[in-house]
Amino acid sequence: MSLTLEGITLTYPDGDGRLTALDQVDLHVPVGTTTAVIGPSGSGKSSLLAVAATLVTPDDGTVTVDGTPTGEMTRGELTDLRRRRIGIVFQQPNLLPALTAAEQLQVMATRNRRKALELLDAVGLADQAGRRPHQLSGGQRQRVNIARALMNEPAVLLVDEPTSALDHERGAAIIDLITTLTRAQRTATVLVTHDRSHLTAADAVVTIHDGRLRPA
Ligand SMILES: Nc1ncnc2c1ncn2[C@@H]1O[C@H](COP(=O)(O)OP(=O)(O)OP(=O)(O)O)[C@@H](O)[C@H]1O
Repeated sequence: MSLTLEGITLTYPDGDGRLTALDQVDLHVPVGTTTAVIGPSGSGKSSLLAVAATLVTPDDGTVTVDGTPTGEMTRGELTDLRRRRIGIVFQQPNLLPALTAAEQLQVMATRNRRKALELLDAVGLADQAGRRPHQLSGGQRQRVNIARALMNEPAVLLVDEPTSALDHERGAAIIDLITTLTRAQRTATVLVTHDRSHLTAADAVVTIHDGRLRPA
């Protein structure tokens, strides 16, 4: 259950020309490991996650999820792959205000309460399952967000700046949680972060500048 990007180039229209957001990017994330990606604003981090999530088709290169190359897949097959094999954690938790923590997880394709409670336990919220978002702290909401992304037992977990709304201590706890769950759930995790102090928790660190990836 690994993630491999090979020779990924992505350009966007830019006036009369094209802007190269990703330039021949190669990245291999083995099962059960977390790769942190660090880079300045505009360097291509969000583009990298969007391509890895198969939400954006690159101009060139191959994304392989769980051993399956995605380049030849139809839109329907890609939607199915995303739903079943890819978990995404955005910066802001985007929880539905009316639902309890357990119900946020059960909204996922698997309407499985036992699994939801297991995952809430894994993120340290076993006793908060009946609470709605406004009854949770910012850190607790992000934990629900992470648990929700794991509901379908994804092969790949893509995490975009998960600590941007949290103080340092809560941010560090969230990063530890992500790397622990990555090992336990055997996902291949890509973690985009601005905070260099988080990098010690990752198994590998790469930097991105102007769309080019380098080992840190
Ligand atoms: N939809 C788009 N159309 C045109 N250009 C885009 C588009 N999305 C991103 N870009 C450009 O591609 C480059 C990479 O952007 P990207 O959002 O991937 O960087 P980032 O590292 O995630 O930045 P940030 O940390 O600010 O979110 C930037 O120059 C950006 O302006």
